[in-house]
Amino acid sequence: MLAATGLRRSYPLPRGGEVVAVDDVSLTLARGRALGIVGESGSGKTTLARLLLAAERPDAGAVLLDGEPWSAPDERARRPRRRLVRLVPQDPLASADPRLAVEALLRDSASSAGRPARRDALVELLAQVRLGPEILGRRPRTLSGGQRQRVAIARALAAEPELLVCDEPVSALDVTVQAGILDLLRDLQTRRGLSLVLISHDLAVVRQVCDDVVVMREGRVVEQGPVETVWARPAHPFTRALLDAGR
Ligand SMILES: Nc1ncnc2c1ncn2[C@@H]1O[C@H](COP(=O)(O)OP(=O)(O)OP(=O)(O)O)[C@@H](O)[C@H]1O
Repeated sequence: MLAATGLRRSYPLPRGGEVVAVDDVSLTLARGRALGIVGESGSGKTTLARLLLAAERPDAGAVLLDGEPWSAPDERARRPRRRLVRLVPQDPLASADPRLAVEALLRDSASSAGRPARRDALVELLAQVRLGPEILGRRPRTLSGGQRQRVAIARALAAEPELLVCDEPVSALDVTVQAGILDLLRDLQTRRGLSLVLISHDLAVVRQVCDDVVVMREGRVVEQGPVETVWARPAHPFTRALLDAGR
């Protein structure tokens, strides 16, 4: 479904020079599979996600979505397929208008993708993320962290995307709430045939949801493969250190 080859993205530093956030990264994601991107803070995970979402343009390399150029310079060529891909950002709902209730947030997301936004469809959507209909009338700020993350996932799903990218979906949540969100993501992915990219600094989190993993360090991929193989037999010393830190 998604193929990236030789992606590079650098940013200028204020006093000259540049930081290479993503450096020669190649990866593939098959339809209906879940790919984890793991690495420490500053390793380039969010930048890579933005490149995969075509929210940012690479300096070099390309992303193909269903075999077609996705990170193309021509925005018009991309627009018809933009709704197929949705992001659940690191700080969900932070940019949402605080006056809006959950119902309006879900409705806006659905209608922006030309999807039906009847109340019963929204109630059904909330049920999919294991929330009751009473949440529709609530404002995000009055919800718990776990409820907000579920609403953020529902908001992305309202557009009926084929690919969901989740940036650190559980890092702000305590462990028991984390387990519920990860289980939900896995369930949505298998039941809806959703393709998923999950970004985390924690390989144990990725392992609960993903089939494959890409390990990043300083913008580069140091290791990639089936998550169980990487977990059981990490080939790179950095992956071993990452594993030890999480255990
Ligand atoms: N818009 C930007 N302008 C300048 N530098 C940036 C920008 N975005 C990212 N960077 C730099 O690129 C590098 C990679 O950042 P990125 O946010 O992709 O890492 P990350 O692995 O997602 O980190 P974290 O887990 O802390 O979110 C960092 O050195 C960061 O400072």
